Amino acid sequence: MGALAVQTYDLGVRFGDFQALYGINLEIPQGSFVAIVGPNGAGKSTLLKVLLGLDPGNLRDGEARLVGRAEVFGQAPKALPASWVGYVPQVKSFDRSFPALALEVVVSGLRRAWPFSIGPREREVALAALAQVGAAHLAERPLGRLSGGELQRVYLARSLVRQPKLLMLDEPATGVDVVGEADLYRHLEAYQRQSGATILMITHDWEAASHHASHVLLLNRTVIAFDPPGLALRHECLSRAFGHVGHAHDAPVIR
Ligand SMILES: Nc1ncnc2c1ncn2[C@@H]1O[C@H](COP(=O)(O)OP(=O)(O)OP(=O)(O)O)[C@@H](O)[C@H]1O
Repeated sequence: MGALAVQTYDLGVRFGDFQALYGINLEIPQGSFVAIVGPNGAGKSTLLKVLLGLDPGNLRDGEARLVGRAEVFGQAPKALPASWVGYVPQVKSFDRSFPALALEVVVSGLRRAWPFSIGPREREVALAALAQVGAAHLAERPLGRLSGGELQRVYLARSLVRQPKLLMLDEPATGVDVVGEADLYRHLEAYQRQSGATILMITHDWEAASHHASHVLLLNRTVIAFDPPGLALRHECLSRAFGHVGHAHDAPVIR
């Protein structure tokens, strides 16, 4: 196997008495596009938080205990240079009332502090990142005047501005229309072609995942499957992850 972007060794996360993740052993090759799929509460966001080097319990009360180990590019996530990893949080966690322009949000991805004044070089780099996701025209727009899909693009530009080697996205297509979702995949694939980056993306859209991802990580507190989409999304794997999967609203099942 080639070089790995992510490797985990019997990784587990416990919140108080609740075992959110257990026995996670993963080897994710560099350059792969991984769709992370699983039911609500399966531990998808928790896994991304661990890979980001965040305390998985930092968003809510409760004691979080991590067992096992995760490595990103052979290092502990917390030890990685910040520029190696990009992250796009769930759109519902964005605060649109914050009085900022799209350009400022993107520049904030270049710095650790809020950019009260933006230098010409930063402006150029941020505009290029916005252009990369088809959003250059939004640069001077206040966040409060962006649609969900536009806001998503601005945060995608923010995550790309430092050209990360690993890009993690938490349900980026939620609340985005079909055209917006197709655009999102187009931008991600273009970035991946240009940079060779590894992409991990949580999604509830199995069908899109099966078209775009190189691998699907089917998760339900532990790894149900980590395989190319055609294998991971087989009926038996989906049944193990989701229980009953024959409902009319479910995405088509790949057998
Ligand atoms: N800080 C915390 N304290 C206590 N329990 C938590 C905490 N964070 C997450 N959990 C629990 O851990 C489980 C996994 O949560 P997580 O957000 O990782 O799931 P998910 O697969 O991303 O779900 P969804 O698809 O609904 O976003 C859930 O049951 C959740 O309630």
